[in-house]
Amino acid sequence: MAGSLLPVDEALAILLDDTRAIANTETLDLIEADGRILSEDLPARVTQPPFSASAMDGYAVRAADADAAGALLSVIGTVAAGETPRQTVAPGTAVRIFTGAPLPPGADSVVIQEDCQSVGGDRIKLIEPTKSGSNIRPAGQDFREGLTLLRQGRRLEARALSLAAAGGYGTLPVYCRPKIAVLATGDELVPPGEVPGPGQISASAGIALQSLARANGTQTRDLGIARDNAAAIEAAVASARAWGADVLITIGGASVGDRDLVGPTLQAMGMTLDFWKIAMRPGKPLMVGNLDAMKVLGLPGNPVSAYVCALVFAEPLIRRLARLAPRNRLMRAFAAEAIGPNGPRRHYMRARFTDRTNALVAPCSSQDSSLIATLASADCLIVRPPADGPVKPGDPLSVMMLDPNEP
Ligand SMILES: Nc1nc2c(c(=O)[nH]1)N[C@H]1C(S)=C(S)[C@@H](COP(=O)(O)OP(=O)(O)OC[C@H]3O[C@@H](n4cnc5c(N)ncnc54)[C@H](O)[C@@H]3O)O[C@H]1N2
Ligand code: MOO
Repeated sequence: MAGSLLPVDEALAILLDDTRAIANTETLDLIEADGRILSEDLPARVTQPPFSASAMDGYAVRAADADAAGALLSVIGTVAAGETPRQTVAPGTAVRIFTGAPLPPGADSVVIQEDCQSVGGDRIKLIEPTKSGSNIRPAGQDFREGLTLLRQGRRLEARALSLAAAGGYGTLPVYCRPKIAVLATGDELVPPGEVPGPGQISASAGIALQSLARANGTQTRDLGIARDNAAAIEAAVASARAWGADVLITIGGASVGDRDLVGPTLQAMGMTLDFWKIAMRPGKPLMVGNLDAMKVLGLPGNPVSAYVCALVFAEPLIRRLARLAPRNRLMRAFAAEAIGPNGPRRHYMRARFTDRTNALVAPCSSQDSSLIATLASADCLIVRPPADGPVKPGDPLSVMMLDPNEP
C-alpha cells in the first residue's frame, strides 16, 4: 500500500482544479503572434477574393461565344493581376488575362491559353469549348466580410496566421504568455558553465524546466540559485513576485532535511502551503502553494525527479494557464523484455525503444533519479501502476513519450 501517499491523478486533479487560464491580453504583429492563443473571435475585414478573378493565364471570354471548338475571337486588350480591366468583353471578343487579374465586365469564363491558338492579327481560335464560370474565382468564394474567420482560443500557427492576413489583419489580439520563474536551491550548486568547487555540482535541473515551460507557450525567468538560507530564498521569491510570475517553480529543498527550507520560508512569507508526498517514483516530495496570485510548485532536487514531476504536474498546469489543450504524451507499447514487479508508487521508468515499428521498449539499466545521462538518452517513460505484477516480454505497457513532436 502507498500509505499516506497521494495518488498522482488525485494530486493532478487538485492542482488543475485550482488553476485559472491567463486572462490578460496584448496585441502583436502577425509573426510575433505565431504560437500564441487568439483572445477574440476574428471577423473578416474584407471579402476574399474582393472581385471575381481569373484562376488561370488565358483569355476572358463570353461562354456563349466559346461553347464550340473552332470559335474565333478578337483579342481587344490585356488585364494582369493588380490592374483594373479597361475593356468590356463584347460578343465575339476576348481579353488576354493572367492569373489573379480581375475579370473584365462582359466576360463570364476564362479559356486557358493551352486551349487557344493564335491565328494571326489579334485573333484566336478555341481548341476546346468552355462553359460559363470556368477558371474563375468568384468574389467571396473564400470568405465574405464579417464572417468569423478564427475563434477565440485558437492556437495561431501558419495556416491561421495566413487566414488572418488574408482577412485584413496585420496585428492580432492574443493572450499574454504565462510567466514561469524557476529557482534552484542549494549550497552545493554552481551555475552551468562554472567550475564546481569541492563538494559542489552544476545546477542542471532548472534549464530543463525552463525549456519545458517555453515549449508550452510560456515565458520563463531564471532566478538562479538560492543558497540554503531563508534570506536568500526570500530574496529570490521577492524577485519572482516583482516580475509578476504566474508560477514559481522551485527545485530542491523539498524533502525532510534540516536544510530543506523552501517550504517553511515561503510559508513565513504568507504562502498557503500544501506539502504532498506523491505516490510516484521518482519524485515523491512535491510542494504546492499559492502566494497571492502566484502559484508555487516545489519540485524535488534530483534532476530526474524534478523533470518527471514537471512532465506530470508542471506541464499540465502551465498548459492550462497558457490555454493550450492538454498534451497527450501517453501511448501503448510492449515490453521488449521481462520487468520485475512494481512497488506501491506509480513508477515512471526511463526506457528506450528496441524496435520502434513494433513499439517494443526496454527500461534503462539504472533508474537512479540522479542520472541525467540516462534521462537524456531515454525515449520514453514506462508508466508502471502501483503494485503492478511482473511483466513478461510482449506484455502491453503504457509509456509517456519524452519528446512528442506535436506542439
Ligand atoms: N530521509 C529522507 N531523505 C530523503 C527523502 C526522504 O523521503 N527521506 N527523499 C529523497 C528523495 S526521493 C529525493 S528526490 C530528495 C528530494 O529532496 P530535496 O527536494 O530536498 O532535494 P535536495 O536535497 O535539495 O537535492 C537532492 C539532490 O539533487 C541535487 N540537486 C538539487 N538541485 C539541483 C539542481 N538544480 N540541479 C542538479 N542537481 C540538483 C542535490 O545536489 C542532491 O544531490 O531527497 C531524498 N532524501
Ligand atoms: O523520489 Mo526522489 O524524487 O526519487 O529521487
